[in-house]
Amino acid sequence: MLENLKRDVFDANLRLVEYNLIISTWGNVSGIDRDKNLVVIKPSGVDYDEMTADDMVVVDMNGNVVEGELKPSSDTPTHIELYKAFPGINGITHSHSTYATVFAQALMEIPCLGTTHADNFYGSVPLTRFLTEEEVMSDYEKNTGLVIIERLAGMQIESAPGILVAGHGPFCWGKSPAESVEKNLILEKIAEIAFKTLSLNKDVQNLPDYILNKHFMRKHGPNSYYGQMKQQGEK
Ligand SMILES: O=C(CO)[C@@H](O)[C@H](O)COP(=O)(O)O
Repeated sequence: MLENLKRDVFDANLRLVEYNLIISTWGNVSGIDRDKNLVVIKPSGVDYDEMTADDMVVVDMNGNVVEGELKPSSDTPTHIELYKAFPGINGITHSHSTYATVFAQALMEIPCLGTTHADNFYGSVPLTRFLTEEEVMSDYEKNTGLVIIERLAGMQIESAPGILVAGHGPFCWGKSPAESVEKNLILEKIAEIAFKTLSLNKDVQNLPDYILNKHFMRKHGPNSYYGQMKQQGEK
C-alpha cells in the first residue's frame, strides 16, 4: 500500500545522507497521505545504505503499524502530533544536523542576521523549552511534538518551516517529504552562517525589520500570512 509515498519517503531519507545532514541512523523523514490519514516513516535503527523503499513503515494516526515488518522510527509520535496540528504540511524531517543541533544544545534561537535567513524564516528560528521530567517519563516522543506545537502557537507554519527542540535538534516540515528535507538543508546552512557570524562578532545586530520584510514578502508574496497581515497594517 501507498507505494508512491513509500518511494518518496525513502528517497527523502536518502537525501539526509546525500546532504550530510546525518550520520549513522540519526534522523528520520516521514510523509502523510491526507486522504487515507496514514503516515509513512523510516524504520527505526536501520542503516540507510541497507534500507529499501519496501522497508518504509505505514502507521495510522495513533501510531499503530498498518503495514511493515520493521519498527517505525522512534520519533513517529512526534511526527504524528505535528501532522495533527498542522494540516498544511505533508512531510516532516528530523535530523541532528550539526550547526542547528549546536544552537539547540546551546539553548539559542538562531537570530535573523542576513537575507538568506530572511528569505526562509520570518525572524529568528524558534527554540522550544526543555520537556519536563514528567513529560519525558510519560510519553517522550509525543510530548516532544506537543512542546513544538506550544512554541509555534500563534505563528504561521510557513513563517517558520523548522524549529529547534531544546537539547535535541531540528524538526522541519514542508508540502512533501522532499521539501521538508530541503528546509532542513536550508536551516542547517542558516545555522552555520549564523554560528560563524556570531563567532566573528558576538554583538552583531539582527537584520533590520524593513530588510527582513522585503525579503520574506518577496519570497512568500502578499498572499502569505505575513503578506496579508502587512496589508492589514499589522506585524
Ligand atoms: O532523535 C533521535 C535520537 O536522539 C532519533 O532521531 C534517532 O537518532 C533516530 O531514531 P530512529 O528514527 O532510527 O528510530
